Amino acid sequence: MSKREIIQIHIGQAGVQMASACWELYCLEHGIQVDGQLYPGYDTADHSSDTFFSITGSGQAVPRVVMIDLEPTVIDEIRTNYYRKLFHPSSLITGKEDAANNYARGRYTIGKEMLDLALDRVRLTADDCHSLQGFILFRAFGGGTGSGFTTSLLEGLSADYGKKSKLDFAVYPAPRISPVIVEPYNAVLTTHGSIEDEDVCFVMDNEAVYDILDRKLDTPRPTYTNPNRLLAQVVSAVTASLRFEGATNVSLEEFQTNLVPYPRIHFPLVTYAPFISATKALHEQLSIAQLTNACFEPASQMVKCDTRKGKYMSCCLLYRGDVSPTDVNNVINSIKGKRSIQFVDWSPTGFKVGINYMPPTTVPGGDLAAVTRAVTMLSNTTAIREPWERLLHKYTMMYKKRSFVHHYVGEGMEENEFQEAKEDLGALIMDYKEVDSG
Ligand SMILES: Nc1nc2c(ncn2[C@@H]2O[C@H](COP(=O)(O)OP(=O)(O)OP(=O)(O)O)[C@@H](O)[C@H]2O)c(=O)[nH]1
Repeated sequence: MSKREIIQIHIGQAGVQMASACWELYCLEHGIQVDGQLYPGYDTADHSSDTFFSITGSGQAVPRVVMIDLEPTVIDEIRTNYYRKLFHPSSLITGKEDAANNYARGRYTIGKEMLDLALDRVRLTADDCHSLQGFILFRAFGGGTGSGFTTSLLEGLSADYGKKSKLDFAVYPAPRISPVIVEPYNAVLTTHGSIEDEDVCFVMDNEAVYDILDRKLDTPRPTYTNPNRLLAQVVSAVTASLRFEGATNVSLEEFQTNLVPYPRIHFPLVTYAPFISATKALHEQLSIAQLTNACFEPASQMVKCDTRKGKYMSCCLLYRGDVSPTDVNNVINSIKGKRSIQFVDWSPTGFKVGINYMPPTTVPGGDLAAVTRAVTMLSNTTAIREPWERLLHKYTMMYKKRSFVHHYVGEGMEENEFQEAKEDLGALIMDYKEVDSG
């Protein structure tokens, strides 16, 4: 049976660089070579690749993807690198000038000129699908393109595709290391502008991921390729059930239903296990209990926050590989007894489990060792309030002094959007507080 399709949209430098990591992995998972041809011996009869690729009459696999950047250099690399034959040239859209780290430029001026082109390309890609399930977007909150252009694009997708799912994988401003001074502005403005238009937003802060790379994966000096490859494993896990067979394969909609109790509370914390390097893999045992317990440790989180200070509303555990449902049930029962893991009163047993037989695929030269099983946990916890508070604090400090505001107003943004965004984020934090105390 053919699978329901997903279109991936990569926006701005971070979004496009994440594309390289994601499509490298999907190609390996589906037996597709760098030029889009199938490896000898692979066939498409199981339709597992249909979700992400369309297969042409001549057997060429073409990613269902649109990449957009307001300036050309990052996408030019894709046009000339190893994977240059894989992507449909028209799916790679570039402008001439970047958004200069400015949300307003990505949304109202430079970005606006490219919006129709991007939506037209998405339409063409969607027309090639039998039963489009939805969209996955990749971007950084801190960039002008990632914040501003994505906000407009999400609005356009809602207008054109109504209720089709829109999932967002976003690089979140890291607490200490930030290459963009106005990141808090861009992040808060885009959150305000897109909160109604996206269904789930998975945030990842580079600092948390760099710590994982340093402490667990023996990679103290990473480039962006390293965090991007880890993120690709998470995206692969989230979408594995749409592509491969499993014991309790759970659809994307089902996960969304279980993860998001209120529409605005849609920022799950992502944890993954095992983060294990090839040199250590031989010496460690990876029982289901160890893997699952690791998901509740701060060192496995992709955003820095203290989950012991919050309450869980739901936990989706997505296992891959050699995993028995009985073992999973046993470990969940033991977790429910732990006092350090608190659930809200109205969702005392909020675990949703998916098991997919396909083990994770290892990328040659990547940081993660080959393993027979792994788990990704998506948890909706009120502890995520902490990074929002941190961000809003920085935003408020800058906005009090009206620093940098003229750059935004100069690109056609009304100044009251700053105030509205601040209030909206304050309301989101209050929503989490209410869940916590309720
Ligand atoms: N994980 C990860 N983060 C990245 C990558 N590239 C940039 N970032 C982060 O993204 C934020 C900046 O956003 P960019 O994607 O570079 O900017 P943009 O969306 O292209 O916007 P403009 O440059 O303003 O047009 C910073 O927090 C960077 O640390 C990447 O490849 N991977």
